[in-house]
Amino acid sequence: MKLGSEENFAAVLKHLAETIDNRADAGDSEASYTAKLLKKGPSKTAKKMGEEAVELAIALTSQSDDEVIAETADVIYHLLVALRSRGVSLDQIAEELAKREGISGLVEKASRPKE
Ligand SMILES: N=c1c2ncn([C@@H]3O[C@H](COP(=O)(O)OP(=O)(O)OP(=O)(O)O)[C@@H](O)[C@H]3O)c2ncn1[C@@H]1O[C@H](COP(=O)(O)O)[C@@H](O)[C@H]1O
Repeated sequence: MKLGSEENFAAVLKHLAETIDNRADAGDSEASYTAKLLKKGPSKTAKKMGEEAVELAIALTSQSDDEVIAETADVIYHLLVALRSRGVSLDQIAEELAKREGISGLVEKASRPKE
């Protein structure tokens, strides 16, 4: 069966998260960039995440589609590494997204307590 684009994206994401978990468990920072980064801890992985997000924002405003695609892939990889570093799983993110499904951002914003 040929995977649809959504299933394909989910499968690639899941595989990447598993690779990151395996690299974390193996802990071989000589052979793996992921292991090397994770060894530096959550502050370093968060910093990398922030840098990559800024690079993506720049690409989105002023660079080619190819740059946007490459920077988005960097952000996704570094996001998964940063989440692993914090011990937050993709299942937890999926649960939060599922809770929000069907709730308009405008309705949610209006329901917040007034300051
Ligand atoms: N998707 C990625 C991926 N995207 C980006 N990067 C790396 O992220 C780094 C970010 O670029 P920078 O220029 O900011 O790197 P840098 O300045 O050297 O980084 P620091 O010294 O600040 O850490 C580069 O080294 C990229 O190669 C990735 N490294 C790994 N993966 C995936 O993770 C898998 C495991 O990789 P290893 O852990 O290296 O085996 C790979 O097979 C890929 O599937």
